[in-house]
Amino acid sequence: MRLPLITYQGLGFPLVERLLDLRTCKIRRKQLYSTTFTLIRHRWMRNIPSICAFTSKQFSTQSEKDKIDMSKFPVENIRNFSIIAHVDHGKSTLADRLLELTGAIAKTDRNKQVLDKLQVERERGITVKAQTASLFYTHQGQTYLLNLIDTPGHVDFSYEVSRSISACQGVLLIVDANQGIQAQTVANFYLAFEAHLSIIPIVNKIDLKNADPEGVETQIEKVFEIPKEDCIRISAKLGTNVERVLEEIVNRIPPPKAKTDDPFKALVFDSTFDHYRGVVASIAVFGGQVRKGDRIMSAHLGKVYEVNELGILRPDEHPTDRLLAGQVGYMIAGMKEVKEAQIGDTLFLQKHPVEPLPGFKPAKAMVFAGMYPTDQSEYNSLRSAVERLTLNDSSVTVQRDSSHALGAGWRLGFLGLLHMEVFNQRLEQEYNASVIVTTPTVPYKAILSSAKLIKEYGEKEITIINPAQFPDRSVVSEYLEPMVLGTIITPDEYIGKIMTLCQNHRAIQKNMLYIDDKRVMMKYLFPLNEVIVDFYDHLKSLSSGYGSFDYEEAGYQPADLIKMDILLNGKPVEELITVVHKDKAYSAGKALCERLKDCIPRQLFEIAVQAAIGSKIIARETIKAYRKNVLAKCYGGDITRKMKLLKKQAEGKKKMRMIGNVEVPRDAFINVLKRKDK
Ligand SMILES: Nc1nc2c(ncn2[C@@H]2O[C@H](COP(=O)(O)OP(=O)(O)OP(=O)(O)O)[C@@H](O)[C@H]2O)c(=O)[nH]1
Repeated sequence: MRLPLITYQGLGFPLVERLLDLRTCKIRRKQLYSTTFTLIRHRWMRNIPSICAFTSKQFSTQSEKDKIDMSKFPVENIRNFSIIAHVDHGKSTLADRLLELTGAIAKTDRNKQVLDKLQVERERGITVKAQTASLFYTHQGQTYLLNLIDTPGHVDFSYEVSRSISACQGVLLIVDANQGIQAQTVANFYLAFEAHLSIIPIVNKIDLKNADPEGVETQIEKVFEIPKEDCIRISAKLGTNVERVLEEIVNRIPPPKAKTDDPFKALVFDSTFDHYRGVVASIAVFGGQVRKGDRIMSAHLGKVYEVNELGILRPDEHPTDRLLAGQVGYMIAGMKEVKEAQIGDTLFLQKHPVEPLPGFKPAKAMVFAGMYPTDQSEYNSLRSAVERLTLNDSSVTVQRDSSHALGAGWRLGFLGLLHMEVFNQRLEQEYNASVIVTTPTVPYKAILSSAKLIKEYGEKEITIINPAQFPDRSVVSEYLEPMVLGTIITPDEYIGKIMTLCQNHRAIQKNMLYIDDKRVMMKYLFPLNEVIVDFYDHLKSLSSGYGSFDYEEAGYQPADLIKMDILLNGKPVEELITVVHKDKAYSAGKALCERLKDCIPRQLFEIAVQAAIGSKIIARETIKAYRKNVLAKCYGGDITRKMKLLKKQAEGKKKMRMIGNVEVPRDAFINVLKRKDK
């Protein structure tokens, strides 16, 4: 208790009194600490009045918490909806306005994308995690409970959208009045449409000078067959017409079909790991009710837990005594292990078993990469960080892996490159982990022709997620590569350039449709490998930023693939093996050799960096010989100083990885693998 007491000093009497109040309220120590840290942060900003406002809000919320009676909200007065749209069309901004209008947060200029809570979301300005908030809205004398889920817009996080949709009966489909329908608008529309949800089209950003709400409504009618009159024009930024959105949510979205008389049944649609409280599960109650103290069971593991805490998010956690049919909230039930809280699991009362809900279709990883701790002694801590983060992001697949150069690690599967980058950034920021990520690859398939290998694998068709295990042509009758159906939406003046770009990426055109008099939607079949790295960047720059792109899985097709080795003075480097299409082998080999040349320091002898296909060398770079004389700056003959420098040099060598007789600094080696640059 020492730390909070020290921080009381200088904060003024009213605050001390409040903190003491807080203690008599039997608030948990952890909350007291976190409150105090927040106070310190506020004090840092030298804003004492705001501290008092903050604390009074905290404590009034505390007393208010016990007041919410969830039974006040019968199923007919509940609306569960998601906000979906293309990237940057204003989902999080509209969520802010809805939170303000319903009093969940105060109206201030500082409320910007409050549901984007993660550091990575704030830094990148994008939503990567769906977030829930419960709003109370009074309409024609009735109080409604509106459960809002703000979702990400980027294609790599579409799994979050599809999961959120499972807890909803309706969606707000937002379209930017300036940009019109974009590729992810189409993809997200179909997710909601196929789930038979009520769709409320919203034309946002009508305050912009170039806004064309009329034109955008025509597009909505043409592409989605939704009558123009159903669209609501708003400016989420200025709050124009947002009140009407609330009314239409109540009028157009049906209440959930759940019944309070049924036995309790809830779907776990998201989970996070809290260091102090264990697993915090987001649940949608599909029937019955659950109270604090109830003994519940998980359908997945069959384990029994006691419910310690229940509540709703407003958007911060707000404990309640129970959750009833149709409601969405969080639950803490003493689950300490990450594997205990499977997303898609069904929870029910121990005494009243029920038929489990269908759960979720597992996400299909599109991109795989090896991940290793920078220092092997951190393996265990990294393992627990990866486990906890994958609990919160169930679309990541994990398999153990090991490599000569990088030690023990994992092979992780992601939905795309941005997803992979965000996952790494979250590992670093939220778990303080330092990792090495290897060259990403897509999952190839091979049809084996060798009876011996078929016996070994137990099947004829195998999937390869590690290029080092790519089987040789001599034992394979056919290689297959994953394909995707890409949707491109662009102003028609860029069609020619985009067609050439697609051809260069081995794409085949499937169809083309004008969505209004100047914008066109094109569908192309692409090899996945051709779109994951830099296709979108090229498309953006060719179309002056106006083109948008989205893709969905489209099975596998035969392809002429080959394994490319990288050699250092004739010795192969296992971690740099890549699988490439035969037509692209030369350019890929050349690029990799050039990058490696820049990453390896010159040594006492010449080093040949080569790309090889089988025994054939297809590209080569040479690193010239050089000797770093560490004693060069050491004038005079002080032997102890010389010894010190030589010792330091020897220590530096420990950080080297020997490939044949070539020393490759671990960092340099990693930099090549990271493939950050093109
Ligand atoms: N002028 C104007 N700008 C808006 C409006 N609504 C949102 N914006 C701006 O558009 C940008 C993107 O808004 P967000 O709310 O983050 O968009 P989003 O759809 O949540 O973005 P992602 O989560 O990354 O997909 C921000 O700079 C907002 O300030 C609006 O009505 N008018």
